[in-house]
Amino acid sequence: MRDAIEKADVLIEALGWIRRFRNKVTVIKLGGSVMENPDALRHCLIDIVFMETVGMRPVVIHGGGAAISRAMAEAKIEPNFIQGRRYTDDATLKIVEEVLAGQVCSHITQEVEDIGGRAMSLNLDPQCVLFGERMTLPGENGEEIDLGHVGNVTEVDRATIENLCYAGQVPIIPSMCIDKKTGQKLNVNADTAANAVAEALGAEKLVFLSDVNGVRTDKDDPDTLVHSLNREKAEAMIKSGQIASGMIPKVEACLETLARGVSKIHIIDGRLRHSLLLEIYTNTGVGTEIVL
Ligand SMILES: Nc1ncnc2c1ncn2[C@@H]1O[C@H](COP(=O)(O)OP(=O)(O)O)[C@@H](O)[C@H]1O
Ligand SMILES: CC(=O)N[C@@H](CCC(=O)OP(=O)(O)O)C(=O)O
Repeated sequence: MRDAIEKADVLIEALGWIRRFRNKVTVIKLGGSVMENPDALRHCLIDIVFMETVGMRPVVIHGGGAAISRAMAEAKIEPNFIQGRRYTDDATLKIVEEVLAGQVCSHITQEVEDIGGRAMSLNLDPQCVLFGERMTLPGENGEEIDLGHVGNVTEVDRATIENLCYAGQVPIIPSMCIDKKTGQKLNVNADTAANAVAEALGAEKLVFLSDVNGVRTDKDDPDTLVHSLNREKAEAMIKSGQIASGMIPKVEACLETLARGVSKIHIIDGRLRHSLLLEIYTNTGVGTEIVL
């Protein structure tokens, strides 16, 4: 009896948070790294189904970088990353589409359904909600670095995503877009895609589920977690090399999105059980909060 009363107490404690986030959109980016761990992925999806059930509106954007690299190795193609982005030629794009819009998107959608939620995959065919254009990166001497079929999201089909949320479905979006002018499919860094969607939807929160507990001053030491990261500190850490690889586009995109109105952005460890619920339904929060 005592146990049951304690459980009811916990539910009541969450009531204030549930009310606060009711009907508010939270964009959740599922990183390829956390998806490498099936148990962690399942628990993240259970939390997402919980959120939807209590009236929040979760929208999922996923990557799958590790799975793409594995498929490339099988095809004997060497991955080439430039400033955290994958150089994408024709053969690589074919693999990216098969893995992201095909396997990963279907897998997540099916898992949500298996857990008892309702999900809709918004992969490129037949339903695409992300549109964009080819991008380049600035080189050290001001020259443009070509990335092949890599794009930036410039337009989001907000109505389709919101209609699904209102209908109680969780939209599952892979990090690819279509160039409306040319019809060309483009590979998009999943962190920048998540930021574009959060901004377009005016999301209350954007949460990155990764395989690290947040941004660290020593990337290999979890005890060096930075709880709150502002622009000045982030830029210094990128320059010094403390923030490296996939963390560079993640942090850069977060800073841009904050400047455009999404109020809360967090990078948390998707392998920590219920990290998503802890982030949303407790005062203390977990991981790194990015602030301006
Ligand atoms: N300063 C840092 N703090 C934490 N992780 C870092 C840092 N710099 C680089 N990383 C790397 O960034 C990775 C997370 O980014 P990424 O590979 O894009 O993962 P995800 O698939 O979750 O988006 C970590 O696994 C870590 O190796
Ligand atoms: C252009 C670019 O780099 N695209 C990424 C898309 C997937 C991704 O970002 O996945 P994670 O979130 O797991 O890193 C890639 O090809 O790996």
